[in-house]
Amino acid sequence: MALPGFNLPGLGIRSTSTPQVTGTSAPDVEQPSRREELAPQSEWRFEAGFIQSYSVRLVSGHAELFGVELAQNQTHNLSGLKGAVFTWQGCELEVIGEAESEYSAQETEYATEWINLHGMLESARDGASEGPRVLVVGPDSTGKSSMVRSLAAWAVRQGRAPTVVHLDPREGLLAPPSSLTAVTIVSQMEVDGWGISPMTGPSLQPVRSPLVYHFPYATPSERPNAFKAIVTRSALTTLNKLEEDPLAKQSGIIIDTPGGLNDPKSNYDMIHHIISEFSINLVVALGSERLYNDLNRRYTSKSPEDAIAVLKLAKPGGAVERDNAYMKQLRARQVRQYFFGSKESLNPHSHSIPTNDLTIYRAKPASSDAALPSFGAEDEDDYDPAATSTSSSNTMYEKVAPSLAMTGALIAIKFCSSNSEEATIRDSAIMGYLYVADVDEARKKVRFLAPHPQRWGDRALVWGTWPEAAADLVR
Ligand SMILES: Nc1ncnc2c1ncn2[C@@H]1O[C@H](COP(=O)(O)OP(=O)(O)OP(=O)(O)O)[C@@H](O)[C@H]1O
Repeated sequence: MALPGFNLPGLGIRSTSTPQVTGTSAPDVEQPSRREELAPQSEWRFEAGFIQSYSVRLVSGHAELFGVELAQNQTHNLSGLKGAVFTWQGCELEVIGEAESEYSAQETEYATEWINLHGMLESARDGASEGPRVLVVGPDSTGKSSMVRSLAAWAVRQGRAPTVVHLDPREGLLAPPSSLTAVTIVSQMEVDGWGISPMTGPSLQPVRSPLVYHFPYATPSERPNAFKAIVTRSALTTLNKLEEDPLAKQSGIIIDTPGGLNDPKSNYDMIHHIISEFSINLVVALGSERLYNDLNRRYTSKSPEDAIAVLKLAKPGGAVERDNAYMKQLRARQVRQYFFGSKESLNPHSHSIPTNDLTIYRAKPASSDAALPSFGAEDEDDYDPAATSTSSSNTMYEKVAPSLAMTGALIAIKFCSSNSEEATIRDSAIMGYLYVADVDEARKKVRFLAPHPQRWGDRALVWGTWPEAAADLVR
């Protein structure tokens, strides 16, 4: 059966494998530039703002940004990014523009740990029909996403096709925030992102069609059971998909998680759920001794055939916190790039639709039913992914008439019909997103921006509480 794909016109993903020019650009205006010599196994750490132009060019030697190699003499725009250009053998960089912070660092033991882990995963892949299934957990800002990206990039460089599962709704992967994405990476990624983070130009086709689910809340703890149900569905579909693709199956899965799952009070309920649904066989705990010890105790005490390896790795010295203001800008940029592409190269299509022709479900804020035995707040024992609660008042969605309050919101188009049951709507993958450009209450019309000219037919539309409205997408 063909699996649903996701429309990503703004994200540098194309339906053909025609190679494009790599994601590079020259800085717009004359910027101060300087040369930096990096010693072997050191890195250039930077925190670049969204407004100022900031880019690097590899002049000589070899360097990579979280596993993705920099090509020599190409300028990579890094504005709005925080990260590190790392070199194993030493290199010379040209740095152009101003960053909020930048320095070269020698304390990079984390890179050796990560490459050793990569070597371990490669050994597990060699000759196996089914590759390793790795879950990366840890508190916020401990380098989880950077490590997942590095492991995936190194695997691709060795001809593998790893599947990355991204379970953090705060930040999109190949999709706007509120997306939970599973994607098999088949060719090298952008130096400066997966395809949605700040990119500076057209790109090689980096991935196959991602499978995207919609979790319109900032953290899984707002709707734990909905999150678990979506994880269950995503795991089923992802694992089925791997059965059709021997290379992807052999390459294995790497799962990135939000820091909020590191929650001893819940007895790590959601981590256990992911481990069980994806049949994880290696857990990497980053930056938390306690988490490592708790998981290690639980999983290594099992019988040898059921044992799950748990590894502890330190937080990289360069990993930094990203404050609310930064994350808000990042989300706005991800939403904008979905519709307009990097460098504003796309024109979204406008659809003006009578309100009577629309069926829109509002994903209710979790706080709105806090006093009730909520859809997302039961004990683990009560958890039933097939459960639906349309008959009670504590539903996750409610049908709403379009109103001015929707202006600027993202609307997910689900792969299910508009009159589906709540659990079906919740668990359906999504075709893509619409942006509410304008609601004309007097003329009873809503104007949407969509990446495609085609209408979406009779699909359930979901207006989430997350991310926040992007007010300035159209003027
Ligand atoms: N070695 C490094 N040098 C400089 N910056 C780094 C380094 N490692 C990670 N970072 C940056 O630190 C920030 C936090 O890292 P990352 O996103 O990988 O952590 P995380 O654990 O996934 O965080 P969260 O759980 O909040 O999503 C990111 O902006 C990342 O690019």
